[in-house]
Amino acid sequence: MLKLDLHRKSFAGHTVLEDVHLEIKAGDRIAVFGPSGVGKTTLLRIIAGLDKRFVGTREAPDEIALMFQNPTLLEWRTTKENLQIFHPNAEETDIQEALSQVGLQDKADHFPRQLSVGQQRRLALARCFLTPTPLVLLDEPFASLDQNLRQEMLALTRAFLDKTGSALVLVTHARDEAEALGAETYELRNVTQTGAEVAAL
Ligand SMILES: Nc1ncnc2c1ncn2[C@@H]1O[C@H](COP(=O)(O)OP(=O)(O)OP(=O)(O)O)[C@@H](O)[C@H]1O
Repeated sequence: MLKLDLHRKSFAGHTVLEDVHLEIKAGDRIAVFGPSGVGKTTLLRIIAGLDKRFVGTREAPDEIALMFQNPTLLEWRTTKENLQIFHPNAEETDIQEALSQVGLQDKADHFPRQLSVGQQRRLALARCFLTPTPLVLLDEPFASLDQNLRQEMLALTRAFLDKTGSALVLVTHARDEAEALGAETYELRNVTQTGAEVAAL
């Protein structure tokens, strides 16, 4: 489903990633760890197809859902519109179900600024999963959340993944998140002064 053979990724002549090989089958879940600056977000952007400037090959599904640490909601759109814009073909019942699943059924007409931080995060999660995609990429979506909200978001993410059967690539610094989502762990580590590789732990 996803096959990445990345020989080299450089920024302005500086190599960030080298010899990263990933193969992910339908429904697989992996969590990518590694020190700050090692290239985790860069790798995720390449997997997503957002960055095509690398040496190597990539086979990936056309439909990929992405979620970053920042919820990136449209401030001038309501909760419901934030879902509709990204999922124009979604049925009304699917939208209502997604809102209910994240506890926002009464907030459909609120704007993001009228939502709590937790509600904004839950809306971003609902948006990520509303139309099932074969692959979901999450870049530290639970970082900087308090413990209760983090646990709540993890449980919701797991429920969405179980429901949609999407494969997952999660970038994180927290081992318990991989465990909570049933994800196999991979370490992205520096192998030379300039490169990094992915190795199964
Ligand atoms: N657009 C860019 N232009 C130049 N250098 C970049 C660019 N994006 C990332 N880098 C560099 O590539 C390296 C890897 O960055 P990346 O954000 O992928 O690391 P990361 O492992 O996700 O870090 P963190 O855990 O801190 O989020 C860093 O040295 C960064 O400065």
